[in-house]
Amino acid sequence: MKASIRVENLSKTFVLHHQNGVRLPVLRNASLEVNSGECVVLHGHSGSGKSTLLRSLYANYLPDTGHIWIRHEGGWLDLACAPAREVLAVRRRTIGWVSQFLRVIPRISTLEVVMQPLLDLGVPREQCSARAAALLKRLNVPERLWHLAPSTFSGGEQQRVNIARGFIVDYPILLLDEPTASLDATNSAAVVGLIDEARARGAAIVGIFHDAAVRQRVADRLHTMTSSGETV
Ligand SMILES: Nc1ncnc2c1ncn2[C@@H]1O[C@H](COP(=O)(O)OP(=O)(O)OP(=O)(O)O)[C@@H](O)[C@H]1O
Repeated sequence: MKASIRVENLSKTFVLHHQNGVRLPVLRNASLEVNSGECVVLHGHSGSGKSTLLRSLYANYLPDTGHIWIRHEGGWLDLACAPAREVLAVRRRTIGWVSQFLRVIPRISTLEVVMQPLLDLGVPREQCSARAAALLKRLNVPERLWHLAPSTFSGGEQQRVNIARGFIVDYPILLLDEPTASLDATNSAAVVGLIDEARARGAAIVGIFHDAAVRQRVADRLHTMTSSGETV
């Protein structure tokens, strides 16, 4: 299998400037390799740095040292030092981020919200719309809601709209931040099905799942993180 992500010796210390400059070393020499077609689940106690590592992989956090090599458009790019325009290109084409939280945009319909990332890649509108509809149906979002803005939806409905949006593009890399948190069994199973399909088409997946059953079900491998900030 081909490597898609290669994290090398990543370190990150948070400095709390408004709290006497307290330093919190969270990642120390973290390394991780993820292949195409593989789902790696970050594992470790609360505060061990799972979210920090995942966010670093999306270039939300800038590491202090180390490299985050990403296979992007046929080459390798180090997200730890990539310029902003490259980070945007990576987010548009290569890495998808799926979390439980929807950043609601007022007055934009659910269908539009879901299809936007695919429209941005230049895919014809009818195709985007059909794919958005199929995903919403699969995630049991009632059809009567599709033309409404999701700002008034329930927490669970917003969560499923966000998951549909995250899966609408066949990204080569997917970062999943608790996508099944607080979903019922049926919808959780629907998300697991989407993860299985993404893996089967060759996506490299890194996720955080607090639900042990879902974790066991989707993980090809657990990546254990220790309190010292190292990964094993
Ligand atoms: N933006 C930030 N500024 C300062 N400290 C932070 C920041 N983000 C995370 N931390 C600290 O880094 C440590 C690791 O947090 P992180 O959220 O990565 O852990 P986690 O393993 O994902 O935890 P959980 O399972 O509880 O979500 C925590 O002690 C947290 O307080």
